[in-house]
Amino acid sequence: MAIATLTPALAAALDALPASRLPALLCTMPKAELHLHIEGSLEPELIFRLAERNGVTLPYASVEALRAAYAFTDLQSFLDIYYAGASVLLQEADFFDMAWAYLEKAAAENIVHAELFFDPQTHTDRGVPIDVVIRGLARAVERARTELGVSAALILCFLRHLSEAAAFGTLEAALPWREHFIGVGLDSSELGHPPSKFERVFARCRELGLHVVAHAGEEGPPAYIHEALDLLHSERIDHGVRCLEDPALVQRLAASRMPLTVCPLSNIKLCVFDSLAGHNLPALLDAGLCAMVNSDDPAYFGGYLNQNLVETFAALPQLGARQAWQLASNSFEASFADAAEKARWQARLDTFFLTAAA
Ligand code: HPA
Ligand SMILES: [Zn+2]
Repeated sequence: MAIATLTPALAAALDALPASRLPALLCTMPKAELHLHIEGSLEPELIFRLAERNGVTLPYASVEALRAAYAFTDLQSFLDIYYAGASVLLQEADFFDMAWAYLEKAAAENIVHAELFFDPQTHTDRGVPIDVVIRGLARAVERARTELGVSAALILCFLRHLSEAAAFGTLEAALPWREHFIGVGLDSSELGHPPSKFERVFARCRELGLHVVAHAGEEGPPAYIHEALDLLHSERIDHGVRCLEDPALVQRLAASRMPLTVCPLSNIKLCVFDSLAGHNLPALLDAGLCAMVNSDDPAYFGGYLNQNLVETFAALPQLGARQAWQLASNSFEASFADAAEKARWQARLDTFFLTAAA
């Protein structure tokens, strides 16, 4: 069930807002971000600062040289550089600094709630203890609540190019810090690593009361989305943009209000779509899907959440104030926050648009 109601007064307010005001409204409206890999928020400047602090030698001479290497042809070409960038993360303070930088940015972008993916195996496989990772991230999440007024939570992701046994090992190692993460996800190389590979470990996670989400239908076929739903019982589909190739799947996703965490700039940088003008976000919304906009790996893909929104709306003139409101509403509905909190954010959003149009 959708949590938001487009009342006649709200519809009139949204329809009265001229397109010229959209960029500012997109940036200032309250919203949630649900698809953000914290390692993908590591900016080149911070990579170099942490490399120096930790005595790590990078295979790039400068920030500019590193940034120049950010020319991707597909998901794997990005992941190779993304894992290399994460190699500077060694101490608890590094994980804190990375997450804090993102959360400060989120506060400045009027993100009231953020659910952050992290990839423990990227770090434990380099010898970094999992408690160093989780403690650093959790400290930033806690401080964001008290100092920034941003509600944030962590979602532990399993790397799907590794084995299910490795995922079980990671889950076991993380359980002493269970209170610091609300769920698990599935990321990394999608093609050739279907959700079915992780059916048993996801079942265990659900038994433990963890939320479960999975990347599916970014590069992978609609069949991977079916698997994520049927075998993993995923509560959201991360990306999911290829669902439109399967009309029966679209009907199923719409009927169940299954959220799709769409990431437009990521899709362009990884060549999932040729251009933002050709992105299927308007079609997803027209189909009644619970889609919202997210930044995925903002340090690598050319922009944080507000830039994703502004650039996407600029490229797709069929997106207007009604869609802005719908995307933010969907972001709250799809979050793992409690119902009372969602209702408060939704009321704030409705008031924001009513006031803007008054
Ligand atoms: O967009 C992504 N897809 C899959 N894995 C990832 N890990 C970081 N970003 C991504
Ligand atoms: Zn992602």
